[in-house]
Amino acid sequence: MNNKSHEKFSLRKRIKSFTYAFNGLKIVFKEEHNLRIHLLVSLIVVVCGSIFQISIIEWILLCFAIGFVISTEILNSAIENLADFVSPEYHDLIKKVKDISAAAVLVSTIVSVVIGILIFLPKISHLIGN
Ligand SMILES: Nc1ncnc2c1ncn2[C@@H]1O[C@H](COP(=O)(O)OP(=O)(O)OP(=O)(O)O)[C@@H](O)[C@H]1O
Repeated sequence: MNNKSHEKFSLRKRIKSFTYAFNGLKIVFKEEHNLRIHLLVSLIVVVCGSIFQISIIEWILLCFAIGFVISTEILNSAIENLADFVSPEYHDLIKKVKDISAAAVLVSTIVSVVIGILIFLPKISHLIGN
């Protein structure tokens, strides 16, 4: 059993964990094309936020929305990789796992789109004079 409660705190180990996490980020950026789309959309949203001079609360909501989508996409990739390792051949249960994992990305994306609409729609309609 891996009992970590008696392990001594080590700054070196903590820093190493960060490098592993950054390595994971590098991998998903290289391999997951959906993530690139999320990052491009995030960049567009940030540019729009600057143009419309949104409030601090709106920036906080946008940051959460962006982080939410990217995090679920990263976790989805991890689950897909694990599923492919466990069962490279077709399996009904793997289909279920992958579809459920993809559903998390879908939910986070829908929530983020709603946040984006709530923030930008009033500003856009104000701009075009409605
Ligand atoms: N081994 C498998 N067994 C059963 N169904 C699978 C299997 N691999 C993929 N699928 C089905 O195909 C869908 C797409 O799987 P895939 O791993 O290609 O993900 P993806 O969303 O296309 O990811 P990416 O866009 O990152 O390639 C899954 O949601 C699942 O329904």
